Amino acid sequence: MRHNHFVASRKHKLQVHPFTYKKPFSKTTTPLLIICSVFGSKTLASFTQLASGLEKTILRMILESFGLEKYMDELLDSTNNHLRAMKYGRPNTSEPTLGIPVHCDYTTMTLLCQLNEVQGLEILNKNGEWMNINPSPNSFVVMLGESFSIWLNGRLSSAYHRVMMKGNEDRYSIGLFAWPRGGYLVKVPKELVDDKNPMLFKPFVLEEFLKFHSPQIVQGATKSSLKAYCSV
Ligand SMILES: O=C(O)CCC(=O)C(=O)O
Ligand SMILES: [Fe+2]
Repeated sequence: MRHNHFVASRKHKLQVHPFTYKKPFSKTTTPLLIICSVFGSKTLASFTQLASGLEKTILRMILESFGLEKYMDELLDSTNNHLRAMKYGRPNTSEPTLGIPVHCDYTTMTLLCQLNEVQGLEILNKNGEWMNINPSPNSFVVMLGESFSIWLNGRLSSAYHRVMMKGNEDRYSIGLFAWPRGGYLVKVPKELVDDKNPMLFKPFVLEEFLKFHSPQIVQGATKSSLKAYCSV
């Protein structure tokens, strides 16, 4: 499946990058123009602004809950936001069909918004059951990414998720993916390490890891390769 990829700079200027997952998960491709003409580039720009504001608020809340607010500026400065609009082609069958295979995002944080009311996002809960996520219109699904989970020394986890499609309607979603900036060393802060909480992960540069791993999707993966890569 080909996804069109809008990259939003911190000043919310939109550039467009084609983005192709390695395996063809769906027969259809997404003409970027469909998404632009349905939602409008102004809408995308204001979406980015809103979503990155929300991302900051959530980041601050998480840092405050661990007494780590002094790291807020460093984390913001070391983050790049990518906006990506996605179309999942209708499978035209009532059999659940894979839209995106199970994975965790390697991001710091991901904000997802389903653009039409076609459901499909599923999250694996702690009991190993898949839960349908049916967000109400105009709401975001917020997912902690692996990079942040590692930075937090595993205090919070990132969720495995996938997209399953059925029926005869296409699904559109849009995501704001906050990535550690190229070259930034993701390092567990000293405040999260003590006798009871040993350091679980070595510092890592995501860019280095991504030279050898697919940027996002690992089909069938249920073990994080990023965590394995940097675990102590
Ligand atoms: O489209 C969605 O709801 C999920 C997309 C997703 O998980 C991803 O692109 O990493
Ligand atoms: Fe994802």
